[in-house]
Amino acid sequence: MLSWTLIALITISGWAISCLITYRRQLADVQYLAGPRHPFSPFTLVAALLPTTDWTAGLLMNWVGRHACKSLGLHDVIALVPFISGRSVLYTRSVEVAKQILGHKSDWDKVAEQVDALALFGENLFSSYREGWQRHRRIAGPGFKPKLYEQVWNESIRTYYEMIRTEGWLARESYLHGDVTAMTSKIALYLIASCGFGMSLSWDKAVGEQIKGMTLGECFHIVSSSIYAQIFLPKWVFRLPFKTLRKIHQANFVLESILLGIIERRKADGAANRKERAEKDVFTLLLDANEDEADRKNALTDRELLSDVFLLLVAGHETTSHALASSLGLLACNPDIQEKARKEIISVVPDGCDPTFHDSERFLYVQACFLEAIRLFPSVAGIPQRAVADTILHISADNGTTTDLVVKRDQYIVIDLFAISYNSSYYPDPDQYIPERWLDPTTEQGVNFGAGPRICIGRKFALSEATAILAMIIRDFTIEPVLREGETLVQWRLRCLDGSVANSLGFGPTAFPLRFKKRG
Ligand code: HEM
Repeated sequence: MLSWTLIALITISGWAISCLITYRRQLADVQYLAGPRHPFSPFTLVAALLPTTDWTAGLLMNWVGRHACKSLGLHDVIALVPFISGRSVLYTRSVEVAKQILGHKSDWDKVAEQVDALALFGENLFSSYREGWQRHRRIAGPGFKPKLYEQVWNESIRTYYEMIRTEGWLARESYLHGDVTAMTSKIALYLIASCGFGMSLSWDKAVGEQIKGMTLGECFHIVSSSIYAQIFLPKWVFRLPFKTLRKIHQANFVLESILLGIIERRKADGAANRKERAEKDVFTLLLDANEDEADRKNALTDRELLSDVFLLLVAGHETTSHALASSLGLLACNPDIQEKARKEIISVVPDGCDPTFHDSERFLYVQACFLEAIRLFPSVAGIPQRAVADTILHISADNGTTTDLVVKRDQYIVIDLFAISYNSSYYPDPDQYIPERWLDPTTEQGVNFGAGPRICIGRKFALSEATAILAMIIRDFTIEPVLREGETLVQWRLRCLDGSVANSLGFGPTAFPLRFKKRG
């Protein structure tokens, strides 16, 4: 009779041999490209739960390795091949490769994990594969027009005044904000709720009603920080009697109730009323386009509308709030750049009046400050894609030669927005905050807002909001970091920005304080 030890030994050997065979096959599939060899694929729960080390991806692998990319391989595509569990993943630091993938006639589509992450309420504009995506974009597209960006600009200025008045910024010489990320999160939520969904807001009130004691802002916070758990764990887990799990379940429920409330109120408004309104928010235009859809079969169902409302709120909030916080942090530790931006603002509106939307095109330097902050801290860390057919990528080696990489169907690749942003071939002195580079028309524009047909629909929304908010703050206040005894500005940046980041639905520095000193 076989002993238990022998059975265990045979089982372990069988498993080890199967891991080895899979590992060798995956290495061959990626043509032995250089790159990390980890026990687990980054697209597994265990990899998301473990910290980032030389052996485990964690959630910050690409951030930690943003400078290492070049030294890892001769090519602008590297391969992470797991030797215990999960699929191999390619990573690229090349804009050219990114464009081949995101381009119009590409053999690539979204990956299931990313689609599931934002499909809490079903398919939507972001969380849809190529086939289902077009109708969402056709119906949401008309909402994003120059009229909207003007509304975003005006609302941003109104929100700014509400904020400084309610919080008493002007009542003292300098106002200390304990957590700038909380402030920008509130600004972004107010802007998307107001311009996206026509909710009239005041700074001292929560966005939308409270249900079961939770506000929309709190629901977003819980949903965003639990997103990886929600991707990888089955739904029933969140019904188990554990406080944290129940809270996530409740946040989803409350979020759904709030969003349904928005839709029902707007539908009750009636199409005629909606069409007469002078100021149209994104959602009004989306409902109009849905009702005008020639082929009713293609119109969005109520469930799909709910999912698109959720998506627009999340996408409009998570990205811009992080980018605004990074911009303010970087401006605080670069007083010369702040001064240059202030001079531009004064030259555009010398009489101290509030800048109008028509002035916005002249705030090139302020806008560059924002774009450079997104380069250093991309709000979206990467764009994962899956090959839907066997295909070829033209990749380059460091010595300038190009070669064809044969990619098999189902292979994952991540367009690594950190590696691209810190790629010194595109951006010399990549660690430095140099807004001037965005004034040079030859600067690589990058893909921080995506590219191709699925490029970010909210890019101009974000730019309008950020330019208005930054212009107002820089005009009225000097932004200063709260330094520790003997700390330099460079050390402050390393401690509060580069050294303290989080990656959930959006990426960026975590809570940090800033001082806003009233200008004379
Ligand atoms: C700093 C601000 C922003 C950044 C960096 C950003 C970045 C991106 C990126 C990289 C994508 C492509 C993702 C992919 O292909 O997987 C994307 C798509 C998208 N973004 Fe943004 N975004 C920003 C602001 C906004 C805002 C303000 C909104 C809404 C008001 C928005 C709505 C969307 C939507 C709906 C999509 C999906 C588009 C589609 O698939 O057709 N984004 N964004």
